[in-house]
Parts: sequence; C-alpha cells; structure tokens
Amino acid sequence: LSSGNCSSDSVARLGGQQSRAAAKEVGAFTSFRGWSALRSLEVVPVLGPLVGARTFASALLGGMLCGVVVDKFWSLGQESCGSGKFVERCLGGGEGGIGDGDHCVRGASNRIRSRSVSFSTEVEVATTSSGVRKEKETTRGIAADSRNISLGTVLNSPPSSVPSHPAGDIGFKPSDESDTISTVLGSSRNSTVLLQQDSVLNSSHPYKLSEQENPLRVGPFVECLEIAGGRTLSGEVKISGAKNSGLAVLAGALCSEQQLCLRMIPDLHDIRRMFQVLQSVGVQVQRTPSGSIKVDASNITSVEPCPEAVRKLRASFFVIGALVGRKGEAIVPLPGGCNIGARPIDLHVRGLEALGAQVEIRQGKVHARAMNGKHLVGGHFCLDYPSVGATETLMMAAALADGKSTLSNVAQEPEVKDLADFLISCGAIIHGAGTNTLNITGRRKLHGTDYQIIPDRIEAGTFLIAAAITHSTINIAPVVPSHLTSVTSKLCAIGCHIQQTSSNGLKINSPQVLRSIDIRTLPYPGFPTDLQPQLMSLLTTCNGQSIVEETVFESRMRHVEELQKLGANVKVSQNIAIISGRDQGSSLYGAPVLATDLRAGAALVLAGMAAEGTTHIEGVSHIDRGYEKLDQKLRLLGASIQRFPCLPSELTILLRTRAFLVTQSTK
Ligand SMILES: CC(=O)N[C@H]1[C@@H](OP(=O)(O)OP(=O)(O)OC[C@H]2O[C@@H](n3ccc(=O)[nH]c3=O)[C@H](O)[C@@H]2O)O[C@H](CO)[C@@H](O)[C@@H]1O
Ligand SMILES: C=C(OP(=O)(O)O)C(=O)O
Repeated sequence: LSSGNCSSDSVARLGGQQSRAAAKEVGAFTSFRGWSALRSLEVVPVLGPLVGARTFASALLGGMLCGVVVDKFWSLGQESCGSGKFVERCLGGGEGGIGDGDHCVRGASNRIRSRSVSFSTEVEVATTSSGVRKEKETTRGIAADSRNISLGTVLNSPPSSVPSHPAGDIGFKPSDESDTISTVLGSSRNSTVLLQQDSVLNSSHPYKLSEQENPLRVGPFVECLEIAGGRTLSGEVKISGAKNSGLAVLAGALCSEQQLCLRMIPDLHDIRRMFQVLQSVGVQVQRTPSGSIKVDASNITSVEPCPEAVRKLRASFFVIGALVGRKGEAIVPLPGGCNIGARPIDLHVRGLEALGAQVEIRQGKVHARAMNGKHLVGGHFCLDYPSVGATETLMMAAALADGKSTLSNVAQEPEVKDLADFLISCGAIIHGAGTNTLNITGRRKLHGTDYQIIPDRIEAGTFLIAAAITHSTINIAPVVPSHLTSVTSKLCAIGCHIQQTSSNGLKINSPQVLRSIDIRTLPYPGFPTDLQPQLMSLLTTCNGQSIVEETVFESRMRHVEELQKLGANVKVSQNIAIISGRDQGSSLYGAPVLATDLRAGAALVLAGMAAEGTTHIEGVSHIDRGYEKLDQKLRLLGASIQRFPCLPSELTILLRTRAFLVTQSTK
C-alpha cells in the first residue's frame, strides 16, 4: 500500500476470476502481484491457486481490518473447502504449510491474532438461454466493528497502523463457528441476479500450537521479477559505483589505521555482506545519510572474519592480504561468489607465500601467518594467470610488507587500478597500476583518506545492451568511456550507434535490425566475462549466427538453458556457444526462468525485455547481489518490470505439480 509498487488494479485482480484462471495456469505466480504492497502492512497473505483468489482477498482484507498480521502463509486447497472454512482454517493452523485437499490449509502464522473476520462476496449472475453465467464477483472485507470496506477503499485508506505482535506462539483454534449466509439481493430486468454471501468467523480461543498442528515449515518467500516485453526505453540512467571496486576498496580499508570516507559505494547485497565481514573483525562501518561510507579500522579485534559472511561472496576472501599484512595472521574461510567455475585460490596462496607467509588450508579455512610472526616481507611473484582477486590480495599484502615487491602478469582491470589508487591515497607506494607489473614498496602504516570509486562498467555495459536489445536510444552517465571500449566496439559492430556526449557520458541508439558478431571473453582490456551472458541475450535477437567463447570461467554458460526456455536458439559445446539469430528462427517469448547467478540474471532481464509476452524471473537475489535497483532504473527508462514476492522455486514446483494433478482429476 505504501510501497507504490502495486496498483489498485493488481490488488483488485487478486480478487478476480482473471487471477484465479491465471493462477491455475502458471501455479503460484500470477495472482500475487499485490503482495509487495500488502507486505508493507506485514500481511503476507494466503497463497492458494486452487482455493480461489476471492478467498485470499477476503482473508486478507478481513485480517487487515482486524489487525491480523499474517506471515509466511500459503495454502493449497480445493474450491470445495469454501470460503468460510478456508478463512477459518487460515486463522487456525500453524506457520506455513500446504494443504491436503480435505484440510485445505495446514497453517497460518503464529502471529495471527484476529478475533473476528467477516467477508462478503457479491456475485452477479446472468441467466441466459445456455445457462447461468457468473458476470461479476466483488469481495469486501468487513471489520469487526462492521465497517464495510471494499478493496478499492482499502487501497486508498489503509489502516493507520497494525498492532504489534503478541509474544509467544499464539494461534486460534479452528472451530466451526463460521457461518455462511446467502441472500438474494434482487434481480434486474435483464435477469441478472445479485447474490450476497456473507461469511463470519469468530474464533476467540487463543491456544498454543503443537508441532503436530504445525507440520510443514517452508522457508520464507523470495522475490521474482515480472517483465512485459516489447517496450522501448528512453531517457538517461545513472550508473552506480562499481561493485568490484567497492568490494576491493572495502577489503583495502583494513590496511589503514585511520578514518576513511568512501564515496559512490553502491548499496548492494554483496556490499552489505562485505560490511559484515569487516564488522566481524572489529571494523566500524557506517553508511551516512549522504550515501558515503565511513570506515574505521583502527582497532582490529580479530583475524578471523565471520565464516557465514565470507562464504557468501568471492571478494570477502581478498581481506586475507590486508589482514595478514596488518596483523601478521589471518584465518579466512574459502569464499563464495557466483557459481561460474571452480574458482580456486591457489594464486592468492602462492603469492602470499612469496611474500613471506606460511599458509595452510584446514577444514575449509585458509590460515596465513607471517613467517616471523609479525610482518610480511617484500618478494617477487609472477601470476600464472592475471587473476583480479589474486592481484588485489597481493597488492594489499605487499603494500604493508617490509621491503619491495614485484608482482608480474597481474590483472589490469580498472577495478584493480582503482584499488591501487585508493591505497596510494592512503599513503601506499605502488607503481604500475593498470599495467601488467606492479612495483610496491611496503609501509608499516597507511593513513586515512576520502576516496570516490569508479563507476560500474559492467552495469553501464548492461544498460547499453538493454538499449540495443530494445532498439532504443538512451544516455548513460557517469561512466569512464575508456573502460568500456571493448564493449562499445562490439555494440557498434552489431549495428548500434554510440556517441560520447560528455567526458563521462555516452549515448546509444539502436536500429531495428542488428547483425551477428563473435566474441571471446578475456582479461581486461578484452571483452569482460561479466558481460558475456547479457551480450548473448542480445545476439539471440540479431540477424545471423554468432559465436561466443568464454575463456575466463569454465562454467559460465548456465544462462543458456534459461535463454532456451525463452525461445533462444543457442547450442553449447564446452565453453563455446553458437547463437542462431532472428533470421534463423530464434525468437524470444516470455516464460518462467531462473537466474542462476548475477550476470545470468541480468541476461534474463534483458531477454525478457525483448521477448514477446511476460517473463517471470526467479533467483532475483543473485541480481541484487550486484545491481543497484536494476528494476527501478529500467522502469524509469520505460521498461515494464515489476518485483513481487513469490514462493521459492521448490515450493512453486510442488504447487504447480499439485495444481496440475488436481486439474487432471477434475477433468
Ligand atoms: C569480486 C570480483 O572482483 N569479482 C570479479 C573477479 O573475480 P575473481 O577475482 O574471482 O576472478 P579471477 O580473475 O581471479 O579469475 C579468473 C580465472 O582465474 C582463475 N583463478 C583465479 C584465482 C586463483 O587463485 N586461481 C585461479 O585459477 C579462476 O578460476 C578463473 O578461471 O574477476 C572476474 C574476472 O574478471 C570477474 O568475473 C568477477 O566479477
Ligand atoms: C562473478 C561476479 O562476481 P563475484 O566474483 O563476486 O562472484 C560478477 O560480478 O559477475
């Protein structure tokens, strides 16, 4: 209601036949677009594709008006359960669950604390020669004080507050105190009968839920994106600070003993997790109202960051270099990150050893200790591969080591240079940043700084591709145009027109017909692997056959299977994909798909915008790891993209299967 994410129309649809039919078709998805709004009242209502959306609306409205706080609640019942029984059971069960048909609902929330729920459904029935046809169905929630409030009214004036939850596991015993009264309200000249069905539930006996009554506990809801394809984009989009710079610089913050102010750090899941990593070793991190980040790592209290936080993202591992450099010791769990390959850490380990560390890997943790127990010492190390992460880890370690270090065959990515520039602004002595060799003279202490990171070239590239795939004209800023050369040159080869509008702005214009190209991902300045999935989505819409070769990560083709679900004609052999374009029978149409990792998710968003019809994307948390408000930014450009809560995929599959079985048995 207050999030503004949801129109009255979409909530109203929750109560209509439309959503019921749609729900039957696609399982859990379609009817629950109103949830984001309802969530703001802490009412996450009932899911029951087969119970009938009318019932949900009733339960919701009644619940809301009576101050019910329903959480984690869904059901799979049958129409025969009837609205009265349904609501009754909604209010009577345990926390979350799936019904078994007869007992259509096995649970409401522990938090439910309503005493009385009433709802009313008006049905207009048209009597025709071929029988009786339902014309219109209207549901109203009726508050305990008998206020009769329609869906529309509720939208415009939501209850001012929802009472706080009672302590403990209080529920309400299912009872047979519900009653349904049907009244014929009248009939009009064209034989339309208005039928009012009033159901009242009075459950007034709180009781403690037992485990038996609460048999199925399912995880929390996740978020989905719903994209209606075919819109063109226009306007300007603001590019956020680079995720991979932000993460590296936050790790680098551990090198400094004084106050730091970091600017343009994007607000992302990964960044927040990195805050947790730092906080777990005693660093104070705070986002100020202006958006800058204040970091104080003067007092490091532990050399072992929180394993749960570290395991969620790749960059968290990079703190090992700064920690061992600063404290002489670090114990860091093996990292997480996108599931795009084995992603070993051997180069980090060997590099640290070259700088005088003793490294052991035990029980999933990397234990690094300076040989003399206190400080690393300068050394020489040549990376077998220009790994971004290993370069960053070793740069931080060398910046604090005693003496001089030379790191060769290092990564030259702009984010690596950004980390070097940040460390230099803290007093580090680093030469060669942005080239393949770094010469670093270590210092025992680094001072504070005020530093702004670079704009995200991967986000910028994603928006350029978004414009290309929707045949649109947009402006993007701020960017560093030279960081995007490999991307813009490919987009121009495809047929787009790209113009530099200012020192930090680009304009892209994409014609209706685009042509195929071949790409190979490479370390910078080659084409970035982090844009490969997005570019592949675009290539499915170009004329001709394209070849994409992924050389950086060995398993970064998982998006292909999902693109195929959208109709893309892509064949994969190991790390090579052959994409047949539009003139070769590839045409995108909406379907439910799953984002398997961050950039795969972005690729599906782009494909969804070009597809005919509606695309539902699950796995949105991956996208949120690395894109700041992607859906919001695209919406501002004119895309039709909505976010709403849905069931986790396992449960959705269960529901769909169940829905299918029930449909079959009804037939
Ligand atoms: C947080 C962050 O900055 N992530 C980026 C970083 O990841 P990350 O730093 O993990 O990527 P790397 O450059 O290290 O990985 C590149 C290749 O090197 C291999 N490798 C890496 C380290 C090692 O010790 N041994 C080894 O064999 C990897 O398995 C991979 O095949 O660079 C990647 C390549 O541009 C990007 O896709 C990621 O978005
Ligand atoms: C692979 C990526 O991130 P990470 O290294 O954090 O998994 C990415 O940003 O595409």
